[in-house]
Amino acid sequence: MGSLLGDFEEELQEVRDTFNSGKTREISWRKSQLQAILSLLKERESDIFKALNQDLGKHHVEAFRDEIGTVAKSAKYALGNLNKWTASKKVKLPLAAFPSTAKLVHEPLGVVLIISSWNFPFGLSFEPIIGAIAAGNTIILKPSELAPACSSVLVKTIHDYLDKSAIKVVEGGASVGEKLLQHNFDKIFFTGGGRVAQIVMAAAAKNLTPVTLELGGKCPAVVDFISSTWDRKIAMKRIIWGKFGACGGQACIGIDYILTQKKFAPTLVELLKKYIMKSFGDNPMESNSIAKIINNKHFLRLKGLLDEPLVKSSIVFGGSSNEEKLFIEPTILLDPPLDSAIMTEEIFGPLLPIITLENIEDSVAFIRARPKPLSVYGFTNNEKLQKRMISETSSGSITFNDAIIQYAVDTLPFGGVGGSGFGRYHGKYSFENFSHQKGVMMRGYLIDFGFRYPPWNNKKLQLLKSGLRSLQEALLHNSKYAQIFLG
Ligand SMILES: NC(=O)C1=CN([C@@H]2O[C@H](COP(=O)(O)OP(=O)(O)OC[C@H]3O[C@@H](n4cnc5c(N)ncnc54)[C@H](O)[C@@H]3O)[C@@H](O)[C@H]2O)C=CC1
Ligand SMILES: CCCCCC(=O)O
Repeated sequence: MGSLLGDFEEELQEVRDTFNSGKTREISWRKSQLQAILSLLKERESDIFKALNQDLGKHHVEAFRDEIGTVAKSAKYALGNLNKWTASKKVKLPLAAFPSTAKLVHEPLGVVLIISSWNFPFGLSFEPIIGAIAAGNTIILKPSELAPACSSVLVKTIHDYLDKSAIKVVEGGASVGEKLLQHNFDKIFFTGGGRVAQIVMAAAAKNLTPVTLELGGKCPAVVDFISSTWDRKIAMKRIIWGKFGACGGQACIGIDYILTQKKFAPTLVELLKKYIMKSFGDNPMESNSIAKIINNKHFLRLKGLLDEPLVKSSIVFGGSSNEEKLFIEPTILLDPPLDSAIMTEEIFGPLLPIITLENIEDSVAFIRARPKPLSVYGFTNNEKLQKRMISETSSGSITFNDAIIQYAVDTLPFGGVGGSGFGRYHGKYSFENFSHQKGVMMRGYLIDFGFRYPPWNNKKLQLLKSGLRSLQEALLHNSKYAQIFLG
């Protein structure tokens, strides 16, 4: 069997050489690349719109909202904060280190592999690229083969606008991904599903390569009608957006299912129907406002979820589909069996199960009993319930009275926990994700403590025990030194 290492050897060597040249450590280089991303997004907007429509049927307004606009926001945020992020930071020191100074510096990790997904092909490629560039790394990007038009535009535009000696795009699917994983990277940033994440981690283990896994899961939305001091109209629009509005429900932080009080379920169904019709009209397939299913395999997978007998009978709205157009209309289900695939597997499509509970507080136990989701949502103003959801459930993030919007907040970390992944990015978290935080300590020779060295005796033990205390007293009487240690 031929060596896999022959594949991409040249590309890897070039980006490794570029990193070793030190060019990407220059702040001016990093800023130039972030500016280039902004130019790319602006000047190739129509190409991006066309590719997202071709692969996913995304309307260009949705494409701008979720991908171009969001990425531009992130690139501008990184540009605006890069000097602050990269500046070294003095740190306070314990008495035992007297006299010293110390600081924290961020250094780039080196050559980074980014493997991204198909549902937000530009957003999920450029968000980590922005972090990797901001931190001074060189990059190999492998976008998903399931969005081929987007993958092609990524190759062309990144090689046209960014420094090709430092950032390269390699197209392909599993076989290309596995060949890339044979190489030694300084960081692997993976967005995708758990099965492939295990392959990535196994490959990374061979070189002890640090990995970030951005995975998925079943994100619940607790809809509490009892405390309905919230605006029902706004809440319904946000729930519908959270389920159907981002890539047609094919979003890792999209609402997967709803938990609500049993007695309010009929009200909730009617409200959801009303606002689905307001959002997508009488014939959503013709609305040009909801993305199509990515391919026939996922279309049949979603149809399979609906075709389970007791699931089919739980459909209370929607359920129709068009295989030729890869379209499934927004569908609501009421209490499908909890052991059915639609309630045990990540749906990743426009199907919305509503699970009813006698008491909304039971939603906490329901969520806790399942794998940790990427996001939890709570449409409630019941503070006690909010506190319990925050403290008694675990998820990548938790958002009250909205959905998905947390993705656009640069000051909050984005990432999973448990089965939904580990590592976090966005904003400064992206910079830190692709940096090594190095401690730098400068010692002096003014004072040395003999009791730190052998030969050992009990006197040294006493000094170790009391010496630092007496030093502290001495220092506290001398404000110049105390200032160093006590800040
Ligand atoms: N946390 C997040 O930000 C996101 C998570 N996801 C999750 O990703 C999943 C769906 O995305 P998919 O792209 O279908 O996932 P996937 O895991 O099938 O593919 C992800 C990437 O891995 C590559 N790949 C596939 N097999 C590989 C192998 N053997 N070796 C190396 N690379 C390989 C693919 O080409 C693609 O680029 C869902 O579970 C979803 O929740 C999707 C988008 C965002
Ligand atoms: C617009 C938000 C996209 C987040 C990535 C995802 O949910 O797959």
